[in-house]
Amino acid sequence: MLLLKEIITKIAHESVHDRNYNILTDYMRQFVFGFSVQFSVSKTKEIIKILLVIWNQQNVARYVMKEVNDEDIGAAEKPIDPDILDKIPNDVKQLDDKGIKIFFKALQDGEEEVKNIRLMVVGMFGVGKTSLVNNLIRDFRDKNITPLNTDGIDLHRCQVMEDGDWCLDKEHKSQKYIKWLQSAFNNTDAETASTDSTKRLNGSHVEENRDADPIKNQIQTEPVQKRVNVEHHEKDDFAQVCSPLVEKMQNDTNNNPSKDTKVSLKKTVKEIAMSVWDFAGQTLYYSTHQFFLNKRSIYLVIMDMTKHLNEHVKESDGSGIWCGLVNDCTYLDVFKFWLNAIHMYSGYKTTTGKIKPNVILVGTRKDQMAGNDQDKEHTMNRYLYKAILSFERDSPVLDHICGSRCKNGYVGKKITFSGFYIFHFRYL
Ligand SMILES: Nc1nc2c(ncn2[C@@H]2O[C@H](COP(=O)(O)OP(=O)(O)OP(=O)(O)O)[C@@H](O)[C@H]2O)c(=O)[nH]1
Repeated sequence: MLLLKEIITKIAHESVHDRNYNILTDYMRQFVFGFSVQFSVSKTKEIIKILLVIWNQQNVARYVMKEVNDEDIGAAEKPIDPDILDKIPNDVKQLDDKGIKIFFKALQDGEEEVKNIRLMVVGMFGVGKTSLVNNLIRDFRDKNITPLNTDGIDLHRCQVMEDGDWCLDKEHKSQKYIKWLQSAFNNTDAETASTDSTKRLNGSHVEENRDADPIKNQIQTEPVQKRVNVEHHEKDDFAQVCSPLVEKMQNDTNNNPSKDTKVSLKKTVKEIAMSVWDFAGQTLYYSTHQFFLNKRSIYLVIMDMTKHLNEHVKESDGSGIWCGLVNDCTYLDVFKFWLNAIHMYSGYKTTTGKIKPNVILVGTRKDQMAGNDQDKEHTMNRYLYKAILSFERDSPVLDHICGSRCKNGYVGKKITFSGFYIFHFRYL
């Protein structure tokens, strides 16, 4: 009986905290296997079915904790309508009930489709991550930038243009916020205020003033609220345009506090934003990088094709401290470290469906390899197959790797630098 109590306690805690009532399936299986010698298969199935039905009721976990364990694990207030829970994203389900209600209330004010693709570029130091990023983004390409060692993470927010190319998103971001504010005020003054600035933000002027230095061009995402509170600042286009609008909003609110200031967010069909995250390769950073990994991202795992998989990474190469990695590790270890980290932090435990392939393998320094193009391709395929096959054949980690299921040439098309090779995994 003690075993049963322990199991129930565990299920109740985890299902309440994770809002993942499917977690129960695993524990129930363990529980039933423990007793299955005494039940027939059909009886076992019946028990599982009954338990699943019971446990899918959200408040059962709380109730059981109270009744069986005399432990209050949260107010059993009015449960959230299951229809609401169905409509909200899994990430939001992880919030507490109050958070979910706030999210749902915010939804009544309007919604906008998330068209933001997060591209995480990871791999050992010096493999060519920054060089690849500089070739993916139009503003940096053909500028002959000598990449510096990345410290921490470089973040570039880009817009996917109609021709499929990526360019920095500074001006698009401002325009989007301006549109939101205009729509909120529904005010012709606002239009006038923004016209000049929109001109300034568009076209050649911006092009000329863009700084070729990727470090200076880093765009940090900031909450709108923070930006609109900024005092008038001469050099900041966004602040110049928005300050009058914000002042007006403050006046309106003061004079007419009950005024409905709902913002109508119209869907923007074409705007696809791409956040490119260039991670530092030094192992010193590895223990913090993992906090930025999530299941919504696409990962480029970069490998230097001139380094043998079993070659030891030398500390003298600039690896820093071996955080998160064993001393004496090989390039294969680093590859496996990243794939395992992506797998662990991609929320594979909370997803009910199949793992979506979100990893694209990229080999660099093709230009430094021996042989003609055909030889190189052959060597590179063998190299990456060997790396992949170092995992068990049925390992779920392999499900993350984009293969024939990914759109062909999705990223490859945009790469003009001859040193890169995008691997399409046809084995799956
Ligand atoms: N020949 C050749 N050189 C490359 C290639 N990719 C990168 N390099 C060079 O390798 C050096 C390191 O490249 P980076 O792009 O800074 O490497 P990284 O992975 O961003 O390095 P960290 O920021 O330290 O993690 C630079 O001098 C690049 O010019 C390639 O495909 N071929």
